[in-house]
Amino acid sequence: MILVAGGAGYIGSHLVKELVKKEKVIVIDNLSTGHQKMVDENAVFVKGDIGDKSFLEEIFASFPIKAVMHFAANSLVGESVLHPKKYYENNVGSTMTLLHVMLKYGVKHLIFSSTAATYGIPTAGIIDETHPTLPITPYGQSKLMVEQIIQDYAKAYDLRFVSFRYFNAAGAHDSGEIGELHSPETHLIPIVLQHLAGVRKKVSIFGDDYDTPDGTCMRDYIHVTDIANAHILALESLLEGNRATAIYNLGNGQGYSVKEIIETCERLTGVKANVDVFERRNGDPARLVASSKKIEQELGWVPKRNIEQIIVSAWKWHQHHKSLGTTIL
Ligand SMILES: NC(=O)c1ccc[n+]([C@@H]2O[C@H](COP(=O)([O-])OP(=O)(O)OC[C@H]3O[C@@H](n4cnc5c(N)ncnc54)[C@H](O)[C@@H]3O)[C@@H](O)[C@H]2O)c1
Ligand SMILES: O=c1ccn([C@@H]2O[C@H](COP(=O)(O)OP(=O)(O)O[C@H]3O[C@H](CO)[C@H](O)[C@H](O)[C@H]3O)[C@@H](O)[C@H]2O)c(=O)[nH]1
Repeated sequence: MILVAGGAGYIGSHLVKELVKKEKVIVIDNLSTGHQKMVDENAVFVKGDIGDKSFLEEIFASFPIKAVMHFAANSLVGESVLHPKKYYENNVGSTMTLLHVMLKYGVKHLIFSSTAATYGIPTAGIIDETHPTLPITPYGQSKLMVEQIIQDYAKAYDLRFVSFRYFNAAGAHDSGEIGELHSPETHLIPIVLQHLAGVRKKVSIFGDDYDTPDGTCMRDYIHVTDIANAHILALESLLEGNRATAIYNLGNGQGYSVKEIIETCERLTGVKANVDVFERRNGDPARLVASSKKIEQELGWVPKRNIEQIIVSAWKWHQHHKSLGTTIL
């Protein structure tokens, strides 16, 4: 059985929808930002917090867990600058408890959700895993600290892990049944689509004076199902005892500016956006674009969906969700 911590969240719920086709799955989630209705009905769901040692011990004693996928965290870059305590306590402190219980119960396989925010301000146009890690926010720092803890545990306690540095997760499941649902929503693509769907008055661009071709920040958007598939490949590799420990970027290798994203959303939906320019947001590097060559070479992962497919899938989810009404989840 695979334990998915944070499996009721955006990325975790998409992973679970794919993973249940291959493995028995138990999801634990405190529902602080996730939604139980996003969890596939073929997975076991238990509400609880990964910082709660006795809760975890009960779970590990009751289920035959052979690997952990760890998505549970707070992940808003701007919020982490204002409330670092929340980020270090949950992202680092609670992860320590999860690792403690994993080791106690002899569970030696871990897949961890890290982030491009570990790189800080990039010194290269395309970032590979050898790029220096100098995070500029408590969020990025908290994820880097966990990466380092995991690497030390791997050396000392034979923990086998993959840490994935996701770039910007986006899009929704092909079924249209689940998608991104954060409250408040802070991510660019869902904000633009909510506006175009008529549930938000306008879109604000956070700064148009960056050192990029059109002055707005560039990001590498990667479809959430492509991320899910990378997890499944990594899990298979870990369970087969192949590559024991690794850090991999997950991105498409192409950067899109905030303005380009807004224009692409307008083109694909046929709706014109009402846009204004606001001040820069705390902790935003100008450009974050991945090289994912390492995982391509080592595990054969290549992303299958481009920016248009990402936006179309997210739009389908927004239409579906709107038709269900906002109180359904
Ligand atoms: N969304 C992105 O673009 C992105 C990019 C890079 C990295 N990440 C990382 O990927 C992971 C998932 O991100 P997401 O966008 O799905 O976020 P999310 O907020 O939708 O999901 C996180 C889930 O973890 C749960 N959770 C949080 N703290 C918990 C705790 N102490 N105990 C139990 N459950 C807890 C939440 O309720 C939620 O369901 C996070 O670790 C995030 O840092 C996300
Ligand atoms: O209303 C908005 C929302 C966002 N943006 C801009 O759009 C870009 C993308 O912002 P998102 O909030 O969608 O994503 P982030 O790049 O801030 O962060 C995401 O990717 C990071 C890694 O790249 C982290 O891992 C983080 O967890 C994850 O949320 C940024 O330049 C942001 O300033 C706007 O201009 N207006």
